[in-house]
Amino acid sequence: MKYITTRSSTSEMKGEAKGFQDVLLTGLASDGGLYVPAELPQFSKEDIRQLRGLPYNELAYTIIKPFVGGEIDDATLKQLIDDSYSTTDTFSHNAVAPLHQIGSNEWIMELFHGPTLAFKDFALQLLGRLLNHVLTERGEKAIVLGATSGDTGSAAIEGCRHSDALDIFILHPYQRVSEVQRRQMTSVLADNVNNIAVKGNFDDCQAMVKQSFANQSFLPDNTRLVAVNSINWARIMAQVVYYFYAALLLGAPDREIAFSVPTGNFGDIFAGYIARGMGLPIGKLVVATNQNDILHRFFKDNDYRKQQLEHTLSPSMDIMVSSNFERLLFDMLGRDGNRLAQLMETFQATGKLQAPEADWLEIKALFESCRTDDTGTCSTIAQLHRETGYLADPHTATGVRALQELNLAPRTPKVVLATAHPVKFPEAVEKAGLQSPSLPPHMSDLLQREERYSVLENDLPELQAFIRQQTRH
Ligand SMILES: Cc1ncc(COP(=O)(O)O)c(C=O)c1O
Ligand SMILES: N[C@@H](CCOP(=O)(O)O)C(=O)O
Repeated sequence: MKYITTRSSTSEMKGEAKGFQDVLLTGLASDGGLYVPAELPQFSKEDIRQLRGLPYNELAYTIIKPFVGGEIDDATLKQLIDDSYSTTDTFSHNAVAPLHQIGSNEWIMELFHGPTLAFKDFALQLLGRLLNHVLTERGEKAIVLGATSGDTGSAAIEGCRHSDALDIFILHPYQRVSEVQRRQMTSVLADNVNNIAVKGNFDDCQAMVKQSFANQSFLPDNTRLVAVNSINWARIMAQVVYYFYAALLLGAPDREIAFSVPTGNFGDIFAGYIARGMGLPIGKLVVATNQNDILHRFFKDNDYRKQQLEHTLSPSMDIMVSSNFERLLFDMLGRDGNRLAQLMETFQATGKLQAPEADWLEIKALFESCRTDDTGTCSTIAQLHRETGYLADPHTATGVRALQELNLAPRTPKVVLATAHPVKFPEAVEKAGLQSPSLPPHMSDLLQREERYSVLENDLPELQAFIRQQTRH
């Protein structure tokens, strides 16, 4: 398995191609692009049929193995995957990603039974273990750097906190994540964990992370910088698995399935797009956004234009510019890195981007989109609860709302990805007129735990000086 970057031209790709470990142990490619597989592993209908009935960990091993391309021996990879999706130590539900029926042909896939109660655990439990394994084998250490709008941060810390090979720095927007989200990060007092509240928004945090990958001269010599955001391909790879898991339960490969995905950085839904590219019969992918609707505007009107960030009741999706959208654009432009680089330069300079009409129409055939504001989010939480007794978190509610508003084929099973547990967002639940559930036993004292974090200005040199000072390596 070889990986290429979204910004290199076809002829350069061959020289630039990297293996799994190189891609795992980095963030952005040196040309500023993102890594993607040169070719996707393919699963025929018969291959997919053979996957029916597999427990989550075994399915994960089958799907993930080809992406690793033999760069980790099979037994070790299997063990790392088994540990990541263990139902005794890691996930609290025996099915790992259970389906819950909410309508005659509508389902919710609960992705919040991991240690930090959001879908991020699916990728970050594995990523932490992969990093620890590969670095330990090489006798290397690394600095992990990530930006979070609330959920990636705690999941990354949880995945990396026990690794001696890693020092982790997580940037979150100051006072813009929920109290539960903040405390899940800041109450981890391990020596290798550094939380930074940046006086800015998530996009400011993400921009500083990307600038740090693009120019690493601030780091001490021979220091490796690794991404835990979904710019790291291994994040996407791990998230592909649950699309297979849900689809198999609902009749794949003999039936098409549609997925409605609460979307911010476009990583989760991009994993669905990859699953489809591997042969999974996905009929539609629904991009569900909150008021930060740049992606909805793209799929509706080919109008991808930066607008002022709005703070919403679904704060994890308060994102202006979605990192993984570049990966989709790359495919949309026929995997022509030069064309993509030009388009991204235009976007950088003008804050807007328009895809060539024919390419846009083609990609639009697969995606639908829907924007939900805070009022719609709350009324959806309330309505779903009234009609089915199910309590959805505000992000999940945007996915449910999208299914209600769009006219998808009635006979196609539709799955909404429940990306977080409602206990993380009491404000939205209460505004919907409902009572927030209590914290699960392993977090019951969260609101009393000691916290540790630093508040920094939105200033790259200040951040980089802080990282240099705090790193243990
Ligand atoms: C709870 C929740 N839902 C949805 C999203 C959006 O997912 P993505 O950024 O992969 O589009 C996020 C953040 O990424 C999240 O934390
Ligand atoms: N919603 C995310 C934002 C970061 O997205 P990522 O998937 O690229 O890590 C968060 O909760 O931090």
